[in-house]
Amino acid sequence: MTTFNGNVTGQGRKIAIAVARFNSFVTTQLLNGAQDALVRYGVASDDIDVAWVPGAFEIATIANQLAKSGRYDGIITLGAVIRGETSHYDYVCSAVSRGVAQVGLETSVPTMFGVLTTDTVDQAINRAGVKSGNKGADCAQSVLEMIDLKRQL
Ligand SMILES: Nc1c(NC[C@H](O)[C@H](O)[C@H](O)CO)[nH]c(=O)[nH]c1=O
Ligand SMILES: CC(=O)[C@@H](O)COP(=O)(O)O
Repeated sequence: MTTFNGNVTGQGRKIAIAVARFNSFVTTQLLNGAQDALVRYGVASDDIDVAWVPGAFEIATIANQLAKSGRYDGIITLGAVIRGETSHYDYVCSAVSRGVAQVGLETSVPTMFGVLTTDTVDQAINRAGVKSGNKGADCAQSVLEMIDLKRQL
């Protein structure tokens, strides 16, 4: 029996990050977490590209273009969708989650879903570097693991 585990190594990897500007007080912290983790794992800062989009709904479109460019070993998507008074939250969450998943499946480029979907502002803040970790840093580790795992298979 052969068991495969991806190594979290960043040497020589090229990563693109698609991040939403909406709720930038949260998404900026997610981006900082992702960039800091990638560099700590050995990714050269010059090999990290960042694309800012208006909101989470636009993330998948740009992630798709980044993945299909052939320039990147992996993609990280970052956003913060915080529930409001209407059902708009549900449509945005559904669209971005399905869209990001489709990018990874269609392109075979590891594409991480780092979009927070929360009921409150506090929940989002806590997941962007406060009491509940940093989803951006989590995605940095996961994308490097997935890149290496794919190279083993
Ligand atoms: N309410 C949130 C949004 N809404 C904006 C949409 O993402 C989109 O930009 C707009 O509908 C135009 O297409 N976006 C977030 O990222 N977070 C939210 O909480
Ligand atoms: C996630 C959203 O789109 C939401 O923040 C919009 O707020 P509202 O539903 O009150 O218009």
